[in-house]
Amino acid sequence: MYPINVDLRNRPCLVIGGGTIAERKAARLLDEGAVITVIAPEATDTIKDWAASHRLTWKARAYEVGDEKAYFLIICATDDESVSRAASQAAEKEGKPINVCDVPQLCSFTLPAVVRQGDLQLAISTNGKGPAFSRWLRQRLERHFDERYSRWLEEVARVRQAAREGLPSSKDRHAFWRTALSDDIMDLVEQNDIDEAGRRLFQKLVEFERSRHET
Ligand SMILES: C[C@@]1(CC(=O)O)c2cc3[nH]c(cc4nc(cc5[nH]c(cc(n2)[C@H]1CCC(=O)O)[C@@](C)(CC(=O)O)[C@@H]5CCC(=O)O)C(CC(=O)O)=C4CCC(=O)O)c(CCC(=O)O)c3CC(=O)O
Ligand SMILES: NC(=O)C1=CN([C@@H]2O[C@H](COP(=O)(O)OP(=O)(O)OC[C@H]3O[C@@H](n4cnc5c(N)ncnc54)[C@H](O)[C@@H]3O)[C@@H](O)[C@H]2O)C=CC1
Repeated sequence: MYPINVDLRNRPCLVIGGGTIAERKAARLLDEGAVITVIAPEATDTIKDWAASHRLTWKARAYEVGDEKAYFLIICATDDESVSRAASQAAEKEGKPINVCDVPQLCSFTLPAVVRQGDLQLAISTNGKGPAFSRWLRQRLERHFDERYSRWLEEVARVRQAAREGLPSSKDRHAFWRTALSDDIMDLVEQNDIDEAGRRLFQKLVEFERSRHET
């Protein structure tokens, strides 16, 4: 399985099915800013609310082969296996990525468990072997990678910008970053002293730049 990060903002995505699982998948697509259409004869109250408030479009009918053509990505979550097979076949034929919830053989992509903390994301897969273990890992990692790490990422981004300006050679920037995130700095992050960790990282950059100017 080849993990990628897809930008779904304003991209049309299709959810086939309107039950609780479809609702969960639609919620995740909404978080990503996708433009969502749900096709299903029946829908949960939440999906109906989202449709009423124009957060997504609900077409109250059964899936038909060809529906997938207008969409960038398809998620299928019905209780009818013949629908899953038809949608999977049609999507493959159209070259569209499809996830059929809980039927890995019919998926061209599967969904990882995701830890999200600001711009930091950790995606977990077990290659389909144990999704409950993915869920457990997500909960465990969520406890560790709390907002200390998203704040730290902002510091890293700031120093990275400064490194781009101060170190014109990409070889130098690589050399700097290879040693920049040292244990003493990352220990400070763990201890929630983000400001001091940021100062030390910036200081390291200044020293590195100086050493480059001297050589
Ligand atoms: C292959 C994959 C395809 C896909 O759906 O994308 C798939 C397949 C299947 N899931 C099944 C069941 C369960 N799935 C979960 C939970 C999650 N499942 C997710 C992903 C994936 N599930 C993909 C692989 C991910 C990987 O590689 O690890 C997560 C990570 C993401 C998400 O769904 O958004 C989300 C956790 C999110 C979170 O909490 O963060 C739980 C636990 C629970 O809900 O508490 C159970 C019950 C326990 C159990 O049965 O194991 C079954 C059997 C169905 C049956 O027997 O009826 C199959 C089918 C099969 O394995 O054949
Ligand atoms: N609910 C759960 O926790 C779990 C569910 N599953 C499986 O995931 C699938 C979906 O589960 P739920 O959302 O709970 O099911 P559900 O029974 O709540 O919803 C099924 C949805 O599929 C729609 N549907 C039926 N035929 C359709 C068609 N021809 N075209 C479009 N939509 C159609 C229905 O209108 C309904 O909205 C099922 O196969 C279920 O066995 C698997 C693991 C856990």
